Amino acid sequence: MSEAAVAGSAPVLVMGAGAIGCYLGGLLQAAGLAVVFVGRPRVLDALAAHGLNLSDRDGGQRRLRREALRLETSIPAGLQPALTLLCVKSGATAQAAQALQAQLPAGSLVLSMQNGIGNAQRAAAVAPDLRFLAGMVPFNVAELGPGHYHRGTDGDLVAQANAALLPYVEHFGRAGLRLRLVEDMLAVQWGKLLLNLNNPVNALSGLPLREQLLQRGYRRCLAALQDEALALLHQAGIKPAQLTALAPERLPTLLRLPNPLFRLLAARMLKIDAAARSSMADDLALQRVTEIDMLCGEVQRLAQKLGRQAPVNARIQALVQAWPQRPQPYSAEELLRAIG
Ligand SMILES: NC(=O)C1=CN([C@@H]2O[C@H](COP(=O)(O)OP(=O)(O)OC[C@H]3O[C@@H](n4cnc5c(N)ncnc54)[C@H](OP(=O)(O)O)[C@@H]3O)[C@@H](O)[C@H]2O)C=CC1
Ligand SMILES: CC(C)(CO)C(=O)C(=O)O
Repeated sequence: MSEAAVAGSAPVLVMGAGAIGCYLGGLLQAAGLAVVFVGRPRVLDALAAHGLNLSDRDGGQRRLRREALRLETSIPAGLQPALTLLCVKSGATAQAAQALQAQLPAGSLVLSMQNGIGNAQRAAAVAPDLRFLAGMVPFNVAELGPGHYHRGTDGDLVAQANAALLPYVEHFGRAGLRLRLVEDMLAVQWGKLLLNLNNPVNALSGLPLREQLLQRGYRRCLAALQDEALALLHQAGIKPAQLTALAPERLPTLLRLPNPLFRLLAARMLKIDAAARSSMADDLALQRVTEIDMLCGEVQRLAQKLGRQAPVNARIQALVQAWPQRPQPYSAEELLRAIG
């Protein structure tokens, strides 16, 4: 299909123009798709002033002029997107889904690109006329400056297998985004959630991701969180998907290794740009509600279902929620002690 033909077809709607929405939407537009960005003035004003500048750790660069961007603070009346990418943080899912339900034609396809297990279902509960599918973004995107979004790690996008998404495998591919469709999306989401258990550790450390992962004390915190979650997943009969070079069950052992060995064996995992921080670190920095309840809270809900508890996840959740009262980074030793 020619770029002109793609651009002339129904647009992709980015619902929640932030780090992920701007990065994915920007690359799709650069590949010839029409894209509408719905977001908040903080981001839209920066895009209107500077255009959209995308970069990645492989040296890729894309620039979209500000005049080429369709920026909206709410969903334009009558819009009929071919695909909507739901890119708000989890706390905003219900409100965003209600807005989509109010504006989009029944049956419209919405792909959640959010972390956590239940966003697509939560959205569907308040927007029953739309078709929600779960997706997963493996890589980090950081806002390096006004209108500048940078991918600082690697990985393939994954989405729930569905015939309606088949044309997008090609569109995303042309945009430089590999999209894999899988049957067992729950396994992928749990596999990602295990990795996202580093989000609170990273946010509370106050350090960039790579620097934090290079400290064994912080890695031991992550290993403890993962051990707890893995034991519960095992009991529940859920096999998390492998999203790194190592099977999920083996990650805690790797994380606990002394620094020199870890550096050697986790070389692939450490391919992280110096500026990359978890999305939860961004939330703490901007004093926003975090997604902690969709990560550690999900582990605790699984424990509850099994008649068990998840005290390590509960403790770190409490620390994140208490951050506004003590907005100071934790050293690795402090954090280890605090989560027990
Ligand atoms: N950043 C990353 O590296 C990664 C993020 N993810 C996941 O992707 C999802 C999005 O994260 P991220 O891009 O970092 O989040 P951001 O906070 O950067 O972007 C979301 C944007 O959507 C805006 N927004 C919220 N509600 C609405 C609404 N109703 N209408 C329009 N705009 C709205 C937010 O504004 P406001 O802040 O004012 O509410 C914010 O600007 C999360 O679930 C995250 O966990 C997954 C992998 C990596
Ligand atoms: C990519 C990763 C795992 C770490 O940046 C993430 O999902 C996040 O920051 O929320």
